[in-house]
Amino acid sequence: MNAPLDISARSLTATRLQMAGVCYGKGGVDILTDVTLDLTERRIGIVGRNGSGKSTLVRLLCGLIAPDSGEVRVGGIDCFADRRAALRTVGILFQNPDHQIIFPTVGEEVAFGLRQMGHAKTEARKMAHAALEGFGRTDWYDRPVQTLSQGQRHLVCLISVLAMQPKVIVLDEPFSGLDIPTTRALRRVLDDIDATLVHVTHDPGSLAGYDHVIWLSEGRIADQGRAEPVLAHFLDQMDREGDRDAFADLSG
Ligand SMILES: Nc1ncnc2c1ncn2[C@@H]1O[C@H](COP(=O)(O)OP(=O)(O)OP(=O)(O)O)[C@@H](O)[C@H]1O
Repeated sequence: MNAPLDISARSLTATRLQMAGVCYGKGGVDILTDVTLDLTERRIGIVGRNGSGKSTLVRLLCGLIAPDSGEVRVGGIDCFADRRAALRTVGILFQNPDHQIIFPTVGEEVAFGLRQMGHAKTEARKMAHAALEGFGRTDWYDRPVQTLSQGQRHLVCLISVLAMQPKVIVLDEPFSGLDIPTTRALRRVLDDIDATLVHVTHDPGSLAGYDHVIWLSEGRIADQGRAEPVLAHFLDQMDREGDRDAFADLSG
């Protein structure tokens, strides 16, 4: 049996996130326009109104979609073009675990990404066991996923991502629908991870202490930089927009 996954053992190296002149649209509608960033910070937040392009931006980073123009690199890798390298480089945790989980049992789910990375079946199973052991949940290995609660399924997704030890973990509103203790437990795990975190959220408070925040507005970067001033600027603008007709000016 492998040793339990030690998520804190790797060296604290930042991974460079780059986007240069990125544009992306669908059905003739511009979703992201001329997005450029070059970051080596380790805790990065993304805020913006509904439909501003946050999920699209992180899907581009993960290589799940390709830009119409411009370039995207994570740790120097084009994650869309090189899927095998992408699995080692970046993992994503979606808001809804049911959009992520595809296997009937927890063990199969956790082993799947490891198989995709090229690990042999037996090795992937051992590694999946070790990953579950790291969270004291070896009893979940054969458990049908459908018997777990939403928060527990979230944890399965997180364990699956961590098992692959990516350099960058993208969190797309990972705490919505979770109770306070589950949120705190997941936060504690994420706070201790030696990986770059990119965290999309509607809760600016959850980005306290982050190194860098990007504010997206209508598919463009409205502001970015240190968390405190960018969040203050964003909240000030949200207060003003909240006093207007908030539905009418939603993107999309
Ligand atoms: N596959 C698609 N086809 C057409 N339009 C799309 C598609 N995906 C996203 N969009 C549009 O792109 C815009 C940005 O969507 P995106 O999901 O990136 O926004 P978001 O900032 O993550 O929003 P939210 O905070 O509501 O989750 C929206 O106007 C949306 O309607």
